[in-house]
Amino acid sequence: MAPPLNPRFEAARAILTVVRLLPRISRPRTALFTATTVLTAALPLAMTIATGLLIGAVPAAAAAGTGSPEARTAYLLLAAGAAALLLGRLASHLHNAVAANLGRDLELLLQDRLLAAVARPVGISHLEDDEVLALLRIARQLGADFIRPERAIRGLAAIAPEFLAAAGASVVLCFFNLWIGLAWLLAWPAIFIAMQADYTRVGKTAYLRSTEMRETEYLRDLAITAEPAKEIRVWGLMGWLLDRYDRQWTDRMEYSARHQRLSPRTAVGVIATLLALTTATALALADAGLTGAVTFAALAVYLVALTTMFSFSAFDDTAAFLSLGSLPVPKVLALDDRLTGAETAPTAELPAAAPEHAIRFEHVDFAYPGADRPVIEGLDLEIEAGTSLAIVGHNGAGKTSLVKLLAGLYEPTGGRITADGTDLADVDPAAWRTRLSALFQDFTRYQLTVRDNIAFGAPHLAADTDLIWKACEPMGIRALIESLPKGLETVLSSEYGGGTDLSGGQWQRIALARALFAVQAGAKVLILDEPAAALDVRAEAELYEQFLDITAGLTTIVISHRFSTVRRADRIVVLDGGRVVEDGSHPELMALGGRYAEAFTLQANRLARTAPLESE
Ligand SMILES: Nc1ncnc2c1ncn2[C@@H]1O[C@H](COP(=O)(O)OP(=O)(O)OP(=O)(O)O)[C@@H](O)[C@H]1O
Repeated sequence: MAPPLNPRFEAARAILTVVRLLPRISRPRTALFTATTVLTAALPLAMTIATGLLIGAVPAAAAAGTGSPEARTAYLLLAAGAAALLLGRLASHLHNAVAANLGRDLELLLQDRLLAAVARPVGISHLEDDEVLALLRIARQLGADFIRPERAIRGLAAIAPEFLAAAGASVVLCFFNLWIGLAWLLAWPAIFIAMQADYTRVGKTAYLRSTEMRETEYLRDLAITAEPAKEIRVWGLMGWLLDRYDRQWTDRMEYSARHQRLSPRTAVGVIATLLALTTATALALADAGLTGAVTFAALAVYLVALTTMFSFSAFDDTAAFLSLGSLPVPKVLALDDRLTGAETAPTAELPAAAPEHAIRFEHVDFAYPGADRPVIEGLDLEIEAGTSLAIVGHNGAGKTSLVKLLAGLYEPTGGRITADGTDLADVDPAAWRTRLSALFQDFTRYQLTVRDNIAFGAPHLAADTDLIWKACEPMGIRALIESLPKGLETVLSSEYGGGTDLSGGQWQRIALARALFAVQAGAKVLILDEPAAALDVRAEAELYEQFLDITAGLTTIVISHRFSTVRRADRIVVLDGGRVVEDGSHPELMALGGRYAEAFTLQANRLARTAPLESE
């Protein structure tokens, strides 16, 4: 990992990144922003100078009388001051409006980049990577109040003109005394940089404990979301949960509070510098006025210039928002770059009909990101195209991991997986996935319409109602769907008006219909991970009869603990510790008398005892 940046540069880098993004949002609006920044700074200064000169011109104009050239000069100065005041106000309104507009679009741009970045990798391992999750959490806080990038733009909008005005006032003071003017000219940037560095340090404490905050937020979400609500109430967990959440939250907030104070060194340094400079300037001006070294008018201009200095808010909320709001911006861009860099361009193309011959796992190893032990080790497995394969094995044997590799959700850490001889690592994963239909054990229950829940298997065919019914019929859910208030358009969630929830078995049939819909759309490889776990024995048997017809000719991979399902497959492999330990048809494995035969006999005996009950 790159060494952490000096916070001084980190603040500057984040602010510069924001500034560099502005033209990408809109060049004309950035030009307008720049112009109004200069005008908002210059016009009050012009007014200050005109006022000073006017004060100086009034005694002469009064003495010379109206109509005199001196009076005309005074009127001109008055008009110029008034115009500068008016235009300054207008420029400032325009400036704030453009800033708000740019700020809103900056957040939109970052949200888009974030979503695109997270959606880009074809696998899902990045969603389990601590560093990505930390960045994601930070980036997701784009909507949180105090670190919103939109605030950075508002901060920039307020500070840039004030900074220019202070710089202009310093230049004015150079005419009085070069050294005093130069001292002010250097002091402001130094104060600004010191304060921004400190704000950045303060802001970072809010992010530092990102993983811990994720844990805290997880506890909160457990308490307030519907999915875990059943268990939390049944087990009486709410008190424990809220207590733990309270403790964690308080701990973390106390830590943040301790680290979210401005450094006394910076504060004392800034105040001492300003005090010394102001005192020196005021004393020098008083002396010059009293000794007549400067005219009355010039003295007025210099005094106004000195007060203008303090319109620069180097140390208020606006200044803090500039660095706090800028902080997440490079992080979102870094996430985008990181996830972009992870992808490699495909170098091989699969023939349209592939897999026609076989899918092969060739000495495949796999360990989950961050895990120290592989779940699959030296796996060799050939799956003949057009046949059905059942994978069995005890819990944690690596069955789901194997099909996740086949679906390209993770990449093998060793060896390769091929389809008709082509390494899947070289193939465009999207093109490979159009040939796959997969139903995972923890399939998703989309809180969307029945149509969406089924059509997600092939979204481009969502409007084809006949095809949707064709996928529903073998699953025995047509009557159920027709009985719902809005049929296929019923939302499957009781959290929405007119919506409804389903039983576990009904949800599983919907998910199976989704897998079938993908097959109807042209998928050639069907992966079913515990497809009938929520179905009763009779329903499962009926379903399989149907499925065998529908899936004839497809390459089907079924993971199941139910041997009534497994025995129907053309071939069965027993997985243990990520390796194939038995391989053959049902009769072959029974004849072998190994683990499969033992487990089958055990389940068959148990089933024989409970079957009358289950078939009631
Ligand atoms: N996302 C993950 N990150 C880290 N380890 C994981 C992850 N998913 C699974 N594992 C681990 O990988 C091993 C194999 O899990 P896998 O889900 O492949 O087993 P399985 O054979 O399908 O088990 P089951 O029959 O219980 O579904 C387990 O030890 C599990 O703890």
